[in-house]
Amino acid sequence: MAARLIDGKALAQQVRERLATESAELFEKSGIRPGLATILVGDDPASHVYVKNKQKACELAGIYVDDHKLPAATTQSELLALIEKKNADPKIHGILVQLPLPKHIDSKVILEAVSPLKDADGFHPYNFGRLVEGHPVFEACTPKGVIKMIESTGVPIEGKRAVVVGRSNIVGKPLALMLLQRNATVTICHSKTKDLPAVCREAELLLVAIGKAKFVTADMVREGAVVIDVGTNKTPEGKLCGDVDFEPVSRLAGWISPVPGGVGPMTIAMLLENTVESAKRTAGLT
Ligand SMILES: NC(=O)C1=CN([C@@H]2O[C@H](COP(=O)(O)OP(=O)(O)OC[C@H]3O[C@@H](n4cnc5c(N)ncnc54)[C@H](OP(=O)(O)O)[C@@H]3O)[C@@H](O)[C@H]2O)C=CC1
Ligand SMILES: Nc1nc(=O)c2c([nH]1)NC[C@@H]1CN(c3ccc(C(=O)N[C@@H](CCC(=O)O)C(=O)O)cc3)C=[N+]21
Ligand SMILES: [Mg+2]
Repeated sequence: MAARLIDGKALAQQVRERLATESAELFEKSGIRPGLATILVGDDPASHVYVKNKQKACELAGIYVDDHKLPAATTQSELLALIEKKNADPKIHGILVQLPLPKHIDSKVILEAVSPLKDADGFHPYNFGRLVEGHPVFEACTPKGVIKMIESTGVPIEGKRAVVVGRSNIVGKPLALMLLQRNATVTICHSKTKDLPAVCREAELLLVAIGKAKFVTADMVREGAVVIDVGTNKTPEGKLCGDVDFEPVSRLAGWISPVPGGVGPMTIAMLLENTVESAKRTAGLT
């Protein structure tokens, strides 16, 4: 039996349409238009493409975009000064500092400088801590999108054996916490995990975020599992491919998400959702 496809692109489109309605309603009720400040330092071509895609999605959803592109030589204190300005700007409800930052800038310092009330990426330690406590405010976009993708299948998360492969602060760790919050039994794997294939085979929900092309092969997947592939890797031919060996795995999984067209578009949709939610909180509507 072939797996059913979790179409992140279509789901993201639905989210964006709902957000367009919500931001129009918010404007009508309160005169507030949700605003996102995007800050990009340097000239990494992939980052420029990502930020452009995020801005385009914002505009379609009725979110005001305040674009800042800074030269690679920008100092940490110049960047901090810009963030302070955006923290104080009432037109701005979300601040995105695109990663990675140039090496001479300490991203931990930068992410902590963003007001936790405007942290649309959910990367500030305050918001991370709130998630750990089980009272999330802003949730990181990629794991939040993964949860919505699982929910879209109708497969309940509660009571399931979930295996998260990867433990980064922006994907694996927050995703594991979000699954725990929804009463899954969660295992987190990483590069030191022994017998990873055996652990993965236990998974009813298998969530993979490691950054290794086609790493998860069919022998690592339980029949009928929900498989979500966060990885974005470039093949030698320059094509985008995930961490999961899609073709063979899709022959035994119950559900599977593709790359491209899976988690990536949902990540962007969740950034917009966080921005609109933030604007609603400002307006006292939630
Ligand atoms: N579509 C989207 O919106 C997004 C996609 N991504 C993609 O997701 C992937 C992961 O990103 P990110 O979390 O930032 O990556 P990081 O490089 O920060 O973390 C990778 C994690 O994978 C683990 N890992 C690496 N190799 C193995 C292995 N052989 N076996 C088991 N675990 C392993 C590492 O373990 P250890 O901790 O032991 O080193 C680490 O925890 C990347 O491809 C990235 O491009 C990321 C963010 C957003
Ligand atoms: N502060 C910050 N927040 C982020 O959320 C953030 C970041 N920095 N730095 C980089 C990563 C990566 N990331 C992606 C978002 C969308 C796609 C996406 O939409 N990808 C399309 C394909 C795009 C293509 O063809 O290249 C897809 O998967 O279908 C991918 C990757 C967000 N990130
Ligand atoms: Mg990373």
